[in-house]
Amino acid sequence: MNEADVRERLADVGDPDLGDDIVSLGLVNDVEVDDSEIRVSLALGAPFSPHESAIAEDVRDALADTGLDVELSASIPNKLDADEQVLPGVKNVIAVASGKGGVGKSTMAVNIAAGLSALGARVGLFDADVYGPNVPRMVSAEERPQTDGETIVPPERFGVKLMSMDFLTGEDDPVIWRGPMVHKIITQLVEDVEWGDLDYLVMDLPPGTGDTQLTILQTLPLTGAVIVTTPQEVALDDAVKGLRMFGKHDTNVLGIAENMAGFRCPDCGGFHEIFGSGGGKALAQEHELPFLGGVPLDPAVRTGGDDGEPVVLEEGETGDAFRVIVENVANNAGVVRRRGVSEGR
Ligand SMILES: Nc1ncnc2c1ncn2[C@@H]1O[C@H](COP(=O)(O)OP(=O)(O)OP(=O)(O)O)[C@@H](O)[C@H]1O
Repeated sequence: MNEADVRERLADVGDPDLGDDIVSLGLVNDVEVDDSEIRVSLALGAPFSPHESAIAEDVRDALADTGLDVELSASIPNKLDADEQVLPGVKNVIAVASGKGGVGKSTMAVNIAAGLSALGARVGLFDADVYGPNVPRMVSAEERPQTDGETIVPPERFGVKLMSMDFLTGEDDPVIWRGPMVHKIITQLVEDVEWGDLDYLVMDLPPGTGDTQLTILQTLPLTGAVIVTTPQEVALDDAVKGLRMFGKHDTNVLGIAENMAGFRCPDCGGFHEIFGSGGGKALAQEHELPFLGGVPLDPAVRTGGDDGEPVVLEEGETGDAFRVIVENVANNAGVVRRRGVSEGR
């Protein structure tokens, strides 16, 4: 068994999204073979995503009958040097955005972060929602991050490192959120917070398409954005504005998630589509974007957001709905990363 034999076998492993085999796509970096072991380094970028886990499993299967141990590693080298990178320890930055307020963007961000962590990933949640910060509510006053003026250690919940703009400005400060101020704080949050090594940093953006969002798009290397909408016409119209903003900045959209998509009545057991149905899916189709899934109206979502744990960590229909979205987000982040490699970006 030599390197060429290994590559020949790996040419039978298909990529579930990109429609070709992993060798042709350039997703096999290094192959080393010695007497006891085969070491393969794969260009996979979305740790713990189901599709990339499946690719790794298929690689193991393809080499299973060689009688040698198989050691896999996965990385996509950054083209920039470490000191040129904005967040060198962070593999993927995922922004969660909505065109208008109140559609459940923060809820989605928290559940995506907790869900990715439950899959096994190292995750941070950065609450940049200056108008309705949610992270401070998840952390008791004593747990607020201490800063010695230089570095800030983020507190943790559900295995997720948490940071909020609010932690820096103080709850009582009537901060005027203008461009330069926002830029300064975002830079500080990125440079001074000890995120450590993260597979995913989920950013809860403020609703809308204003200065803060633009600053973030310009400052941070995003893998992609998740757009949250409810099925109502007005929310969908605003979601389109969000799409346009990301389009202008060449930011990948990982897909559209629909919130408050129907209500399972606990009394009658029926399913009521209070805000209409299918709007998010239709919007995704119209713009040729992935539909990530829909989450119903469920009082457990709100109580989970207030003091309990995110519903994605619980059994049941609504938890399942969030888990589908989490898996689709991770899979689609993987598509963006692997496509980048195979297209030489
Ligand atoms: N699927 C749901 N079922 C029940 N309640 C929900 C659901 N999604 C969100 N909520 C509740 O609706 C309220 C608004 O949600 P959230 O804060 O996530 O919205 P948002 O879009 O981030 O709003 P904003 O950024 O404008 O503050 C919260 O009280 C939240 O708990």
